[in-house]
Order: sequence, then structure tokens, then C-alpha cells
Amino acid sequence: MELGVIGLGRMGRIVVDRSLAAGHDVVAFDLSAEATAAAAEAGAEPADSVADLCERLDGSDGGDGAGADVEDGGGPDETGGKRIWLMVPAGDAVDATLADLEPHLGEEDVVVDGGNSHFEASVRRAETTDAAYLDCGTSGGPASAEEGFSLMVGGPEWAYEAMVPVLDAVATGPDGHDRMGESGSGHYVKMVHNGVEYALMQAYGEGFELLAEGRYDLEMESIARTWNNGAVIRSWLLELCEEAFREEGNDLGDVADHVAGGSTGTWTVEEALEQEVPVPLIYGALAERFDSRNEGRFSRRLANRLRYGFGRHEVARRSEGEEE
Ligand SMILES: NC(=O)C1=CN([C@@H]2O[C@H](COP(=O)(O)OP(=O)(O)OC[C@H]3O[C@@H](n4cnc5c(N)ncnc54)[C@H](O)[C@@H]3O)[C@@H](O)[C@H]2O)C=CC1
Ligand SMILES: O=C(CO)[C@H](O)[C@H](O)COP(=O)(O)O
Repeated sequence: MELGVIGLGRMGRIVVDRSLAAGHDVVAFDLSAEATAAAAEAGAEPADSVADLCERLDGSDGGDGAGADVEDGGGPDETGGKRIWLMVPAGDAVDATLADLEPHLGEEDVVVDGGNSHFEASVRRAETTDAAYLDCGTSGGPASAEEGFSLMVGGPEWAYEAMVPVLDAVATGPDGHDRMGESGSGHYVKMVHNGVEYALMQAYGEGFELLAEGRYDLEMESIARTWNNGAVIRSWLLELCEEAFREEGNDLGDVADHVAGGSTGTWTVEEALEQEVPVPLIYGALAERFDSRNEGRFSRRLANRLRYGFGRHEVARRSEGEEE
């Protein structure tokens, strides 16, 4: 099928590349002309604006006809509509892109927001967008370029079905995506995923901090590797711990005690408070993150470095004289 991709950064490029590799046609646009040109070099058809992208999609045959059925899904047929994937930063950039898309959208079209948008913003956008709107939580980060993402999708069933050929390509495969439920549910599940991510990072950080500060002279990389081979607590995050110790050293070298980000974890805690569900581990991890913006602790320096491991987020480094 033919897919329009808007936002060609760390994540959007993977959507483009994996879709192309699966045999789909891609029309690509980014505010950055360099990013658009790079996608074109990879095989996408470049667009120089949102309107241009829509015109190019309108010129297509509208897809391969697979997946959707008016009878099954209660929505417009899959053939003929535009399929557009947004991978821009959450917040204003999504609304600005939707405003540009608005004159070109109809009920037969499908728009996917694959970013980390707040689920309530996604519900609002689904209600006000003429196209069918899918909120898609995306997990795996840039490190998943080869294996594919885990995708948590919310929105109309027919639109989900219409996107299955592309979802199969962008995710690890058919088991790497599913429809969570109605609009908002995809980003809701991803929000909670990130809360869990915060708590797991905090747990590994605390354990390694005790090992590093404790009574034995220990090799952190060796411990992480040993745990990753059969231990109850083996995981991808623990593999990233192993990588962090290997690449940064036993004491994490100059990795700063500073963990950036925090919006998705804050939303998780806010929602937990509203639902009166106790989430002390997630809250504790969030509080540590905020606290890190002051002075340094080992666990947070590890979290800082781990975010590079899974998200290629910039590693904040300690300035000279700050090392103990
Ligand atoms: N990096 C990660 O590990 C993950 C990121 N996400 C989410 O995916 C989304 C994208 O993240 P990244 O690719 O990491 O960001 P990025 O900063 O690498 O790329 C964003 C791209 O969007 C472009 N852009 C911004 N506003 C635009 C607009 N109005 N129209 C067209 N292009 C525009 C930028 O020029 C840039 O190329 C965000 O919502 C992020 O939270 C989700 C899961 C993991
Ligand atoms: O969604 C992600 C991983 O699952 C992204 O890496 C996200 O940017 C991480 O969130 P935060 O910025 O709050 O650390």
C-alpha cells in the first residue's frame, strides 16, 4: 500500500525504512529538508509540504485492498483513502500537522499518531479530525530499527484493519501490534508502559548502586551479563545496563547524575492519582528523576546512560571537576 510519513527523525525514519523494506510505497515529509532528502535517498518519494504529500497520495491507487471491510468495521472501505503516519514530537507539532492536513482529509482516510501523545489529546484529535484517527503507542526506540517496534493502537477497528499491512512492517510482525480498544487506549497503554519503564530503570539503578557502593569490589558488567543469562531479572533493559558498563566503565565514567524527560511518567502518576490506584514505585522513580536535576547519584547516572541505550537520547556528561 502507499503510506505518507510526516516526521522523519529517529523514529519516523524507521517507519519509512521498514515500510519500504516490506514493499510499501512511501511519500515522506519533514520540516527539515535534509531529513526529507535523506528519506528520498532511502527510496521514499519526497514531498515539500503537507499539502504536497496529500496530493501525491491522492495520485496513488490507494492501497492493496487488504484488511478492512465496511461490514466488519463499520467504517469506510480501505481502498481509496489516504494512509498517513505522524512521527513528530508530541504536543503542538501534532496539532500543527493536523491543521495542515485538515483541508485534505475525508472519512475514508486514516491518520496514525505514532508519537508519545497524551491519551486525552488523542481522544480530542480523534473527535475533531475528519479522517479516522489511530493513536499508536510505539515502544522499542531507535534500537528497534532492525527488529521492529511494539505498537499499541487505539481507534476505530476498520482503520486498524486497514493499516495492518503497514503495522506488520513497522512492528516486529503480526504479534508486535494489536488494537487496544477505542480512541485514546493506545496512548493510554503506552503511557503506563513508560511508567513501568521508569520503575524498572530505578530498580536496576538502585541494585547496581548498592553493588557499586557496597562491601565487595565487584565488576558491574560481569554481574549484568551473568544476570542476563538465565536470571529471573534478565531483560532488555538489563542488557542495556551491560552495554552501559562495557562502554562507560565500571563506575560509569563521566556519565552525569542527571535524568531528563519525565512527561510520560508524570502523566502515569497523575492518572493513577485520579483513579486512586497506588503506584509508589513509579512515583518514586519519577521523584528520583526530578531530584536528579540537583545533585548526583549513581542510579540516576545509569538511567541517563540507559536512555542512550534504548532511545539514542543525548547522554548528559559531568563537567570537569565534578567527578568524585
Ligand atoms: N526516541 C524514542 O526512543 C521514542 C520516541 N517516541 C516518540 O516518537 C515521536 C518522535 O520522536 P523522535 O523521532 O525520537 O523525535 P526526533 O526529534 O528525532 O524527530 C522528530 C522529527 O519531526 C520533525 N518535525 C517536527 N515538527 C514537525 C512538523 N510540524 N512537520 C513535519 N515534521 C516535523 C523534526 O524536524 C524531526 O525530524 C515523539 O512523540 C517521541 O516522544 C516514542 C517512542 C520512543
Ligand atoms: O517512549 C520512550 C521509550 O519508551 C521514549 O524514549 C521517551 O522519550 C522516553 O520518555 P522520557 O523522555 O520520559 O524518558
